[in-house]
Amino acid sequence: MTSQPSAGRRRLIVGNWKMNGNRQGNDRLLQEILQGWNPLKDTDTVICPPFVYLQQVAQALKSCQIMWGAQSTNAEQAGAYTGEVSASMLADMGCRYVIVGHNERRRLQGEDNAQVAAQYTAVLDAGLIPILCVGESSEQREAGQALATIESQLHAVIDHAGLESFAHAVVAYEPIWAVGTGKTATPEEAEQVHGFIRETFGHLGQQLTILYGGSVKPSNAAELFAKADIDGALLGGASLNAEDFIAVCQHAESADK
Ligand SMILES: O=C(CO)COP(=O)(O)O
Repeated sequence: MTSQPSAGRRRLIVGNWKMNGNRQGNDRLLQEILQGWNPLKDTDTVICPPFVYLQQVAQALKSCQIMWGAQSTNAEQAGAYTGEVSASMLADMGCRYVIVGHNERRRLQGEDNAQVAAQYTAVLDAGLIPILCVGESSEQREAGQALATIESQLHAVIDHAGLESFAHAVVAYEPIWAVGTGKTATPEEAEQVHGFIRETFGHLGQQLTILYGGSVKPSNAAELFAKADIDGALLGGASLNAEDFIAVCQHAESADK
């Protein structure tokens, strides 16, 4: 049964391929997704491959409703930044979404709140939609610091870009302890944080799309998406398998809110 999305919000599923894939494998995965695809009415879908495969993915998805995005960007527009890609370059390629502040970049590339805020602004300035990732570590959760951590990650961006900028942005809650571990936050744990994030945005909160990420798969998607404040998912592993990706997208579409 399809119900109306909460507060008129569309649902959104974003597949983050991370540093996976090769030309032949991508072709196969994209073909399988397109062959098994059923058009969705209330759910938007995005695939974020590594930079080098953006063109390949863009070409494959040209005449279908799945959009594509990037996994990161540099905050600068152009210049002597070897190995980096700017948001204006992504816009030039026809990109729509850019993930910023993913916990793997915060932890492994040392990106701090200030850099994430600058990237977020660069994405908006390029006319693209940032997907801002926030989330706590297991140590922070155990110390009762989960919400405080998320609040400071959000405020770093709100203070830099302004609350109203979130009318054109997506927030993704990814508890670090649930990413790639097979351990999912319970729907209740996730919903509590999503509700907190929504409240942080005051009058904008009800319009904001908030995704959950961390070991989402077909077997747990329906119960997560049934929660009023969970508008969809940021998928890692499940986006690398056509059957799983399609199934999670279908769960979002038919979520009973
Ligand atoms: O990090 C994630 C998506 O950005 C989640 O990854 P997994 O779904 O593999 O846990």
